[in-house]
Amino acid sequence: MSKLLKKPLKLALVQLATGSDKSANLSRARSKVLEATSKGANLVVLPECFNSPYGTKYFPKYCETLLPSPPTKEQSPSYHALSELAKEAKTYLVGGSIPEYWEETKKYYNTSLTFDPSGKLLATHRKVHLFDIDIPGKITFRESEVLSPGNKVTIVDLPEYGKIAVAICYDIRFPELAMIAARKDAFLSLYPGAFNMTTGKLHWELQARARAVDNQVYVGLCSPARDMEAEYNAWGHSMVVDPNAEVIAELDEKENIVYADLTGEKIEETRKGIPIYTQRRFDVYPDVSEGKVKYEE
Ligand SMILES: NC(=O)CC(=O)C(=O)O
Repeated sequence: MSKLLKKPLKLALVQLATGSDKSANLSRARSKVLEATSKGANLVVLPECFNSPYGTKYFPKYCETLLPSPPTKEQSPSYHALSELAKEAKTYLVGGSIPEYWEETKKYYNTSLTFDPSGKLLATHRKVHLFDIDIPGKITFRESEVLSPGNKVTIVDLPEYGKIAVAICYDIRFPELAMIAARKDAFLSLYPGAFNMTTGKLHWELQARARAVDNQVYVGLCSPARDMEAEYNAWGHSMVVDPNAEVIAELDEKENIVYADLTGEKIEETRKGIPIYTQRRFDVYPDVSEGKVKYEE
């Protein structure tokens, strides 16, 4: 039995077509998650901002209150929809992300909630690295105009399987998060994310494969479906990459679900063949997962 992934796991990434109607987004997410579990998925992932359009002006309009936890149904219909869905579908569910407002600090966050098959909240990840970019003539985006960043690495223990890391979209560009999680024995790094028509083509697959090859772990990227009528055009191409950095499952830009069977043996085999895990030179450079890392399991 593999130490990292105790038994095979079927991962499903739901590339959801999202729109401006929150309750329609929630009910579409429900039917897609139930479809995924009817095909045997044990862990289902939704995209970044799955309950709202993606854009800074939408955060205040669509935000929900998550703290103190658990929120009431009025404070967070999405929290309750996800919790009930995880229980109904009997699955681990990474609820993409939703816009969050925290009354105490008067701040907005881009926040991901992970539930277990009994509907219990396992983890909350607030996007740590805000998407602030400016590529002249292509795309300018400043999440920091509205959002505040989270401040921790999120590692979630799925007791029958092992540990996974959850981060959001732009977080993937900072290899430290995935590296820290892998050193803490995560077998999979998951990123609900919405790259766009400029950066998607350039870096979506590259980032996924890079995080996988650096750490010899599985990586999953879950995008919304592309909507050319929306202000922000998501790249799509939700994908699963294996520990050897091969893309083992990928969608195009349309709404669909992509599945992959993950095994501990694949991780062991990859690490045996190219044993960077035992060849690291912490005498030359420090282990980034030690010291003052803020992480939560
Ligand atoms: N939307 C994001 O957070 C990130 C993105 O599109 C990119 O890194 O490119």
